[in-house]
Amino acid sequence: MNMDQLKREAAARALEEVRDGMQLGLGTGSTAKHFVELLGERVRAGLKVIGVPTSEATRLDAVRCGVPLTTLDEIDHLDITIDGADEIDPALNLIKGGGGALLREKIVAAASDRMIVIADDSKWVATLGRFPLPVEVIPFGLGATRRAIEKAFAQCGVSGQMAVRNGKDGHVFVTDGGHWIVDAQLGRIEDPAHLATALSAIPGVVEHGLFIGLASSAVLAGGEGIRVIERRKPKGD
Ligand SMILES: O=C(CO)[C@H](O)[C@H](O)COP(=O)(O)O
Repeated sequence: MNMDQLKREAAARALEEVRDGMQLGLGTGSTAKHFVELLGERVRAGLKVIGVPTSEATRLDAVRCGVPLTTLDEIDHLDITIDGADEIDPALNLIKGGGGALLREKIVAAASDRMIVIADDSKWVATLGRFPLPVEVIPFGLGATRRAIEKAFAQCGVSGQMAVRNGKDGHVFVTDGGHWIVDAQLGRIEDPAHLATALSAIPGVVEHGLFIGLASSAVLAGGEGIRVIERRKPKGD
């Protein structure tokens, strides 16, 4: 099975958790796209659900697949968010934002009773940090924000090159919220919760790709089959 088939397998397993009447957060990326497509098949067969997309790309996919959509202004909570990740550690802390949708992804995950992460098992790591950490920033005052980020890294015992992300067209990548992303090559993040708190305190940082204590479970598809890992503590504890 190739990686794309594994992603679809993980998406199909997560779909088994969806029940009639649920309000769903719809993630972003190639794995989440499989979920939206499979969900669309079930909707066309009569399943009644409503979704909140985490990006314009996912909104378009959901419309194409016939999944009814709403917003977090119209409903007061979500039952489950199903989303991919760039890295997942054994505590189910995540790095997300490879697709640039981390801000909306985190808002939607935080508004959900449960977050199910779907991925091929190459995303499973002992320690976060090999994948460059995305930090979403306001373009104004970027120099000052970068210096503050470097200081936060030093306080948390990490360091590494930072680069403003470019899009496929070679121009600066602009998020759905109109911000930029700085990717930081940190290698190893020994204390992701500490780093998450330090980054969140910086003016000019809109959001970062560390998702701490948000994922309830992870569905990992690999050559040996599917593994479901539950987070030990319930969300909110
Ligand atoms: O965080 C994300 C987008 O912002 C994605 O979930 C993450 O990049 C994983 O993507 P893929 O499923 O394509 O590997």
